[in-house]
Amino acid sequence: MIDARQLTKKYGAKTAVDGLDFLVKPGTVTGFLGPNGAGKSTTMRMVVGLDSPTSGSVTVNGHRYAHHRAPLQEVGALLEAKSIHPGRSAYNHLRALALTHGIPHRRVDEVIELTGLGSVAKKRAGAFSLGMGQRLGIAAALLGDPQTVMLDEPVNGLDPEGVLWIRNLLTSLAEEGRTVFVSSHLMSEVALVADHLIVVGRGRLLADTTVRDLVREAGGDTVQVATQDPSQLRDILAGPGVDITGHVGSEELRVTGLTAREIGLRAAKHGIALFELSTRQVSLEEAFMELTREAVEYHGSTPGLESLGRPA
Ligand SMILES: Nc1ncnc2c1ncn2[C@@H]1O[C@H](COP(=O)(O)OP(=O)(O)OP(=O)(O)O)[C@@H](O)[C@H]1O
Repeated sequence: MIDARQLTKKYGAKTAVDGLDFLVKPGTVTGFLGPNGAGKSTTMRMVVGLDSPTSGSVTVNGHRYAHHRAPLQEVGALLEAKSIHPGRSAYNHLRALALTHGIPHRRVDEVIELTGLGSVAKKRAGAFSLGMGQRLGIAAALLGDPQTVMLDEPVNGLDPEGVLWIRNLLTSLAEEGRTVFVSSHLMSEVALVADHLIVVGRGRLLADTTVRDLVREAGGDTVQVATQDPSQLRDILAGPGVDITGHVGSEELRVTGLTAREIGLRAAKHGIALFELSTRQVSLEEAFMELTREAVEYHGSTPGLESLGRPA
């Protein structure tokens, strides 16, 4: 369990993390999302004591990281900055870590096996590809068999096989009852593994929600329907929680608040012929961009996002 309370970090005049309150619970994967510069890495660094809060606090299983007697056994972290000696082999790197943290030697072989590093474990870490480096970082994070695992942008630069591997690993760690906290700036990636989401922008909490609720709040799925007399169809579909839009002179309507099945059945009951009946699922990436729009530090021009969830 990670518990942040009014967590704040200032670098001079810059407030990187601004009064964050959140709880990361065990047994599930929690995604930590936000655009570049939102404060995700700074928050994670504070969780493992690499940075200290200007005010507020963050604890792991009720204690600050520095107060744990065996921190590596409590929380394992993969952070962006790597501190691996390039001349050292993966095996020796892990062995040294294990030795200095009182972790049994056999655990080194276990994490090498778990992360698929067997064939390269004796090679210099400096010659590792990005993907192998990530695996080594994850092996180090898992070395202490920690109850809490925290990974900062773990899929950055990985090939599809590596991405799939990380997804399966995160899911199985959560299934074992561990607390899994994983950051990303890509909603689509996080939505595949996370049930819970903590979304930040400019250091502030924007949402503490589930993937399902985020979709619902973004307007839910839209059904596109076409018929000869759209105003007649409008009348029979109208009701509380139903939103219908369409252009004058067009046979198409877009409906939220009803499923395609419900629309089809109502139209049939009233003898209305439909030419089209299709569901457009709300894009999580769009929902995320809508949520963080105000918080993005540098805007490019992104036309077409104005109509999210509420098509004209
Ligand atoms: N050591 C530092 N000194 C000054 N400013 C910093 C420092 N570390 C981070 N910042 C600033 O704090 C803000 C948050 O940065 P942080 O790296 O935590 O964001 P992030 O969400 O992890 O972004 P990214 O996805 O780009 O890694 C940024 O504006 C960054 O420039």
